[in-house]
Amino acid sequence: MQEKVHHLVFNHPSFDNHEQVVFCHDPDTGLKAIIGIHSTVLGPALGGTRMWPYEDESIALWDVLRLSRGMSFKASLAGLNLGGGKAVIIADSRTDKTPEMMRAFGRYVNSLSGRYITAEDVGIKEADIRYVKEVTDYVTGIPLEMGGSGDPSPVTAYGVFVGIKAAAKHRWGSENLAGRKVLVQGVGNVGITLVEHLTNAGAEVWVQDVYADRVEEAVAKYRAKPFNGHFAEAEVDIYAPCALGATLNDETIPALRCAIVAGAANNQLADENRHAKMIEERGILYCPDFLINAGGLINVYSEIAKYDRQEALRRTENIYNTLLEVISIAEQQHITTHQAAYVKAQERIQNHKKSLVHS
Ligand SMILES: NC(=O)c1ccc[n+]([C@@H]2O[C@H](COP(=O)([O-])OP(=O)(O)OC[C@H]3O[C@@H](n4cnc5c(N)ncnc54)[C@H](O)[C@@H]3O)[C@@H](O)[C@H]2O)c1
Repeated sequence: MQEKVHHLVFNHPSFDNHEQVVFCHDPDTGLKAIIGIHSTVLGPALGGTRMWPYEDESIALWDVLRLSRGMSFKASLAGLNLGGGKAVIIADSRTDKTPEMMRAFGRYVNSLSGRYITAEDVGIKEADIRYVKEVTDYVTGIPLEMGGSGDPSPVTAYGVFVGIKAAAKHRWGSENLAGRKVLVQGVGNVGITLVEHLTNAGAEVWVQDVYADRVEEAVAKYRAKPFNGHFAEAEVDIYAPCALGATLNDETIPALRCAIVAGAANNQLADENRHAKMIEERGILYCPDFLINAGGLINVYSEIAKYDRQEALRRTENIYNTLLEVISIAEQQHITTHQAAYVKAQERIQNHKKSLVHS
């Protein structure tokens, strides 16, 4: 008899009522991808595609389910008429990626007829999105010269920066970051622009990345300092996770020496409720990732909603007020900032669902 396998898809701990999960395979190009559509209640499920050499496909599935669910809450909190979705491609972006693979992926996106709309994420750049655009219109973050809004990561970085200022205002009574010590973990598309904003604001910035060339660029361009120790032990005011998720976990939280965690990475909390509580108990202010990293989504949404860059930046600046509101709800209701953001996001989705039923 076949051994019973747990946690396939429907009973996966991160499944959380996903509407659709699509496994894509194209042997000719080596494409292996998973598209997660968590919710289309507020609109089409929009979320970027991540390319990463996952050790095995169960980790890729875990990642895509958590990411697409997070997109539902991100869109809802940002007030966008979008659902939540995300895709992962199991491959190494530095060695495996080809135009043919990106086109094959685009054909899968196209087959979903607009239920899922893709964009950039880790390992996927604007140049790759061009190939996807050749075969489907269900793609955003397309280059400016092709009529799109371009790479969303500078706007994501701006939103995180605005969020950091709001967190500083709450924590220290002033949003002035001059002299504040910040560790930016991951100096990729988002991280490098965040370093620029922080440096311009007078912060002392440390950087860390698995690729030496990324660190060298941050040092050369912005006089950032390389940080070589374990990130959790960095004696900084602010830890800004801008690499991959789950860096806040049982091992790292007790070691943290910062006062604020605020970064772009999705799913920073390995176990969202338990670890949000652990951080709060340590007296550290956690800025919910899906709230402060919404700038990129707001920017790519401009391609659908037809607003301009200035409007995207204005909407992104609203992250400041939303974060302060969420912190205030958390304090009043004695819940974590993560829970407060989650409840606020769910409220809008549930209200919209009810209005659909009654209309
Ligand atoms: N690009 C966007 O607009 C956007 C929007 C919202 C959220 N995010 C999230 O922000 C994060 C960064 O996105 P990006 O577009 O800058 O990706 P990226 O691939 O350009 O950069 C990620 C960087 O992190 C580095 N990295 C990976 N593991 C690391 C580790 N253990 N320690 C240190 N560095 C490590 C990588 O080498 C890379 O340089 C991701 O979690 C992404 O999901 C991005």
